[in-house]
Amino acid sequence: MSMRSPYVVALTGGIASGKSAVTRRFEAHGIGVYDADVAAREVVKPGSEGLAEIVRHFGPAVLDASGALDRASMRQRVFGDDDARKALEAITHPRVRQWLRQHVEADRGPYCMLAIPLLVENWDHYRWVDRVLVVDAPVADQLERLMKRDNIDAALAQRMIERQAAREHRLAHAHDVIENAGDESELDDRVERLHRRYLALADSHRSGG
Ligand SMILES: Nc1ncnc2c1ncn2[C@@H]1O[C@H](COP(=O)(O)OP(=O)(O)OP(=O)(O)O)[C@@H](O)[C@H]1O
Repeated sequence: MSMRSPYVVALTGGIASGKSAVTRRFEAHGIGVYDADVAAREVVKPGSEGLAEIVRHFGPAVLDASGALDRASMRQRVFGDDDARKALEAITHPRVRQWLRQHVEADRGPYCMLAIPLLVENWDHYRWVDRVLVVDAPVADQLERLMKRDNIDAALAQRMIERQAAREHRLAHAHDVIENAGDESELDDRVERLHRRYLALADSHRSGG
């Protein structure tokens, strides 16, 4: 019996570009989607080695009454403190990557997908993926969705967008781009086309092509 390495598509996109709207549709096709945001919560959940490490470094003040990580006070603790932020990331990031790896290895689908919002910002760690899919939306659409969804003003939404890699930088990494301008229902066909392409690519990947 030969070992098979799963075919891995990494999905990324700017904030409020519609990543979740897209991954939901791949999941509806039966594809396993593993999300770095979910991983980031899992690796510091109560009882985890990650949380113990955080408490050793930052002290118990970052826990809430139930013993879970208090995200608000953790955010405050690292806000504007680069050393603290780096220390936190040194604890969480490797664990996030390991969590994603484990889920990829356990996946038994024709291919699987990693949803990684900051993929291009952390590209050195993800060069091993087989394919990069970028969800692309015009900045004006991102702004509008972000303001509406998070109930924030244009200036804050603009700053949140600017904190991330530029759209052009992200697109430079893309094998495939899914346009998410206009109506969300248009995504159905676009995802179905990509799904068929990935099934074919995964097939030739398996046969060593
Ligand atoms: N084509 C579209 N037309 C209208 N609204 C959309 C469209 N795509 C997504 N939205 C809406 O915009 C918001 C952001 O979409 P979504 O949550 O999928 O983005 P995301 O990239 O996953 O966001 P984040 O980066 O914050 O995780 C949601 O409220 C969603 O319903």
